[in-house]
Order: sequence, then structure tokens, then C-alpha cells
Amino acid sequence: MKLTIQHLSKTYSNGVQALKEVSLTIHQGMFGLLGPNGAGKSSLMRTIATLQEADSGSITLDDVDVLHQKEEVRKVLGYLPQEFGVYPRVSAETMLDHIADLKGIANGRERKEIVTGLLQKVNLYEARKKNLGTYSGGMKQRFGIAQALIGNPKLIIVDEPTAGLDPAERNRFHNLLSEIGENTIVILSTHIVEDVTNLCADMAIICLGEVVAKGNPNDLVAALNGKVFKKLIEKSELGHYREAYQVISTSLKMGKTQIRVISEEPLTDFELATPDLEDVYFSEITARQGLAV
Ligand SMILES: Nc1ncnc2c1ncn2[C@@H]1O[C@H](COP(=O)(O)OP(=O)(O)OP(=O)(O)O)[C@@H](O)[C@H]1O
Repeated sequence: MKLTIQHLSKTYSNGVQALKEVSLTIHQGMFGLLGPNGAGKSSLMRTIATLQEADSGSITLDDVDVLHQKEEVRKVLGYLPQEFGVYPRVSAETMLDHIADLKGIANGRERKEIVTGLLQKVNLYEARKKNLGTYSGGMKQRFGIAQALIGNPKLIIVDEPTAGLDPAERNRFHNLLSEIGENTIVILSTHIVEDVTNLCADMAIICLGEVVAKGNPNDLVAALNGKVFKKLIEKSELGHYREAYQVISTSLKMGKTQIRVISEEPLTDFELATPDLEDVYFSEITARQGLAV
């Protein structure tokens, strides 16, 4: 199973070009799509999920033409959108049963079996009779995954799933996603670098509608070996360093400001740093947006 996106472009009616010639090949397993707010991630996810049109380009899922054979795609698609609303006064069990019915699972006994299995998988079986309005953020996200899994999808899209979750819930959600990723294509769209580091063997970075990096996270990190430097400076010196160097990130350390910079040449008055995926991400983003975080 393979999802192939070629030269996909989209400009909204207000003139914003959300996708510019996006080309990606996505195989089975977890694929991370990383980008800052407004990068075009949701536009791409919604287009793959057949919820909006592209202006040009193509998407194929094996031999299915995603942009034209929408019904075919919807049969094998599980989608957890960024804004996932729930009916607050309905229990998880009733809601899943209803969604399974809508997805065409007509036999009541079969539905019950599927719903029970999914509730166990996402660890909500004990809370199955509780109204969705009483669920925590993490429980709602796990419920969201359960509904996305109805009908054994081959392609699962999750848009910004861990924003706002506490560490324990995030962990639980990660475990669930990586389990699912074993035999399906799972696309995880996020601006949280750590989520991609933990989960994905393949990824792309998207910025201002363009794919600016893609590949295996370890390879992308390895390409920065010897090029990332760090230094503790006074906050007041930051402006000077920003002018003189490509500062990719700043953080506070013992009341001082630590900067990380990218340089092709060795920087003798800096300390060589071990690169990580955040460095890859920030170097790509600052090179385009010019903003160091
Ligand atoms: N329906 C729309 N009409 C006009 N502009 C839009 C529409 N949807 C998104 N945009 C714009 O397109 C660009 C890409 O937005 P998109 O939501 O795809 O980004 P994103 O990476 O998902 O960001 P976020 O994480 O903030 O949701 C942004 O500049 C956004 O303002």
C-alpha cells in the first residue's frame, strides 16, 4: 500500500497559496508531517481525506485516484480531524455503535463486537457508558481514534492529535498510534517535533505550503553533524548574534540565553552541539520564515 502525492497545489479564494507543488510518497507505517501553524498541513490532510479540492496535481492510493474516486477512498479511510467535536450527552459506546451503523455495518451483533473490541483497544472500555462530555482531552482523542478505526481503514490521518494532552495521555496515545502503524499508513500531522521523533521512521517538513525536507529523521539529523553550535549569551546580545549568525533556536539556561546556530564553517568561540530533529526543523523554518524561536 502506497500513497503518492504529485505536484499538489491549492490557492484559496483569498489568494493564500496553501500548497505549492507538494510531492510525497508515503508507505505503510507512521509518517510524520511537521510544520508550523499555517504551513498547509490541514489543507493537505483535508485534501487527502477527500474533504476539499486541489487546484492541480494528483494523489493516488495504490491504483485509486484519490481526487476523483472519493467514495473508494472513504471506504478505506480513517480520519481524526484537528477539531473533533463530540456529542456531550451520548456515551462512547452508543456513539461508536451509531458511527459503525453509518459506515454500513448493519448487523447489530457484529457492530457490538466491533465496538467492544475498539473500546478495549483504546482503553475506554471501563468508561464506555459515560457521556462523552465528561471525558478528558486525552480520552476524547482516544475516542477519536476508535471512531477512525471503524471498518479497518488502510489509511489513517490524524491532525494535531496530542496538542493539549498531559504527558501520560500523550504517551498512551503514542503507543496506540504506533500499534496501528504496524499494518496501515498512518499520517500524523503536527507541529510537535518530539511526537515525530518518538513515532515516525519517515517524515516531511512543510513550510509556507512547500515541502522543505523529507526522509528518515535519523538521516536528516545526521546531515547536520558538525554544523550545529551552541553558546550561552546575555539576552541583550541576542540581536547582535541574530545579525551575525543563523540562529535557529534560543532557550533559557540558568538565567542566561542559550542560542543554537547553524554554520557550514567551524565556529571557534562556540561549542559544537549534537544535532537533533528540532535543529533540523528550526533550521528549515528559520531559513524560510526568518524567525528563531
Ligand atoms: N478555507 C480557507 N480559506 C482561506 N485561507 C485558508 C483556509 N484554510 C486555510 N487557509 C490558510 O491557508 C494557510 C494554510 O493553512 P492550514 O490550516 O492548511 O495550515 P496548518 O499547517 O494546518 O496550520 P494550523 O496548524 O494552524 O492548522 C494559512 O495561511 C491559512 O490561513
